[in-house]
Amino acid sequence: MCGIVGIVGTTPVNQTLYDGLTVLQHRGQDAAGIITIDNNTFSLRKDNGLVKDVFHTRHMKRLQGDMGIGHVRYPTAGSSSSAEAQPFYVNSPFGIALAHNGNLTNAEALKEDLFKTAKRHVNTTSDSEVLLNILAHELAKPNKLELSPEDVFTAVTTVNCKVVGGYASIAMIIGHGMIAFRDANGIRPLVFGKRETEQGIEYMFASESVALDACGFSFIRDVAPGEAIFVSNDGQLHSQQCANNAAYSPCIFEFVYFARPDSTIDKISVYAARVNMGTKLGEKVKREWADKEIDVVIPIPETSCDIALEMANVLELPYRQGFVKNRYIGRTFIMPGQEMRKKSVRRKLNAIAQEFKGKNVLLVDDSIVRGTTSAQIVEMAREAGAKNVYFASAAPEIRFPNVYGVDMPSAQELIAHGREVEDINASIGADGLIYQSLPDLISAVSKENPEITNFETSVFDGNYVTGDIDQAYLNRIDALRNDAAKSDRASAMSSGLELHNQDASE
Ligand SMILES: O=P(O)(O)OC[C@H]1O[C@H](OP(=O)(O)OP(=O)(O)O)[C@H](O)[C@@H]1O
Ligand SMILES: NC(=O)CC[C@H](N)C(=O)O
Ligand SMILES: [Mg+2]
Repeated sequence: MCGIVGIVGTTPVNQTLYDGLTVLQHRGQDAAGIITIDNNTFSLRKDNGLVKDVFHTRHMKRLQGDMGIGHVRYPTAGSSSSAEAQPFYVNSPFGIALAHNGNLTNAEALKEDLFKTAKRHVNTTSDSEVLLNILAHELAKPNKLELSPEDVFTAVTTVNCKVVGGYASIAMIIGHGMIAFRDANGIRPLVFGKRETEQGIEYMFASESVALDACGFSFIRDVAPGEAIFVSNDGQLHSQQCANNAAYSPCIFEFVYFARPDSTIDKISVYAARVNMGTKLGEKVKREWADKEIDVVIPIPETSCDIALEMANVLELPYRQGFVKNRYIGRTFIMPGQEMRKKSVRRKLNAIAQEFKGKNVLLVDDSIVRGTTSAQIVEMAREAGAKNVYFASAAPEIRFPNVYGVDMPSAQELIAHGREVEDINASIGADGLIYQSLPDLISAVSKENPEITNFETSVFDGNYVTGDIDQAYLNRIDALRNDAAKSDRASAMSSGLELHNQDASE
C-alpha cells in the first residue's frame, strides 16, 4: 500500500515532498523516492529505506525544481530491490516519471504486449514500470511536440481501457505538467488540494488528506474513480472522467488498517469509521458473550486503539493501554518476510503486568491476517498473568488473497483460510475469539458516506471487483509471491547488479 505525492508549485518543492512522504510513511517502509523537474531535466533519488534514511542533505540539494513527485513503497509486485523503488522514469516521449499505488492484475500480458506492439522493454518485474510504459506509449500516439489537455485525457482513457487492477497514480511530463489518475473502481485513494502563494496557486496530490494538512495545503476533493486531473506547466487545472462505467468500490482495508485515522478518504473520516467499527463490535460482544466475564478492554497498538476505546464505552468497561509500543519500530504487517514480522512483534510491544495480573482481558485488534501479532500477544498477556484472554477482531475473517496492492498473495499464509473461528481461536491460543461480521464492517464505514454502498472486500468474501480473477490467477500469484518464493528471490538478487544501482556514497 504505497504512498504517493505530487506538487506543481511556484517555489522549490523538494522539502514539501519530503514532508508529505514522511506523513505517508505508514503506507510503505521499504523504499522511498523523489523526482523533480528543473530546467527540463529530471533529478531522481530513490533507494530502499525510510524517508529519513534515503534523503540526505546532498540529495535534497540536488532535487531542484518547482514540480515533483514522491513515493514510499510497500512492495506488492515484483521484488524489493532498490531498482524497483519509485518513481520510475522513461525518456520517450518528452521524458515522463510516474509513481503508483496499487497493483495491476494484467501486468504480465501488458508487458508482453508492450514489447510486441510498441517495442518497449520493461527492465524490472515491477507492474508500475509497465503502467508508466503504457501511459508513455499512449502519450506518444498524437505524434506532436506539444500535447493539449485533451490529448492527455485521451491517453489516460486508453490506459484505463487496457489496464486492469487497482491504481492511483501521479505522473509528470517534461514541458507539459502533472497528471493524477485513479482506476475506475477507485480502489486506491487519491486526493488533491491547493495552497495560495504570492507567485500563484500551487497544487498537491496525495494518497491521503493528512499529507495535505501537514504540508499546509487545503483539501479540494478526492480524485473520482476513473477521473484524470491534469495541471499544466502554467498552473492551469483541467479534469475529465476517463473511464467507462466508473463507480466507487474503494478498498475497505484502507479504513480497517492502512490509512491514518486523521485522513478522510472519499468523504469518509477514517477515525469515525474505526469508532463505528468499535460500536458494532462492542454490540456484538454484548449480544454473544453475555456469559463471559470481562474486566478490561486492551488495544493492540497502534491501529486498533480508537476501535478498542469505543468498544470499552459500549461495554461499559475500563479501557487500559496494557501494551507499550516501541515508537522506533514500524508497522509489522508491511515488513517483508515472515521471520522479520515475527521477531518484530516482541520488539515492538511489551505488556504492563499490573493491567493483566489476575484479570479477564479482552484484547482488540483491527484485523488478524497471518496471526503473527495475535498469537504472540495472547502469549504475552498470559505471561503477564492474565486469567482469561479473549480476543476481538474489528475486521471479519481474512480468507482470500489480495490482488490490488496489499501483500497477502497466498491463501495458505492467512490464518483464517479454510478455517472456522473455533479453530483459529485454538491456533492463536485464546480463550475466546470474536470477529466483526462483513455487513457490520461495511455499515460502519458507509455510515460516514452513505453514497458509497460498494466496497472492495475480496479478502473477506473472495469477490474481486475487477472481475478478471480466477483460481489459476491466484495460484500463479501464490507461487510467485509466497514468503518462500520472495525470500529465494531476495537472496538471488543480493549478488546481482541492476540497472538502478546507487551506492551509499551517492
Ligand atoms: O495477523 P497479522 O499478520 O499479525 O496482521 C495483523 C496485524 O498487523 C497490523 O499491525 P502493525 O504492527 O502492522 O501496525 P499498527 O502499529 O499500525 O497496528 C494490524 O494492525 C494487526 O495488528
Ligand atoms: N503497495 C503498492 O501500492 C505497491 C505498488 C507497486 N505494485 C509496487 O509493488 O511497487
Ligand atoms: Mg496492529
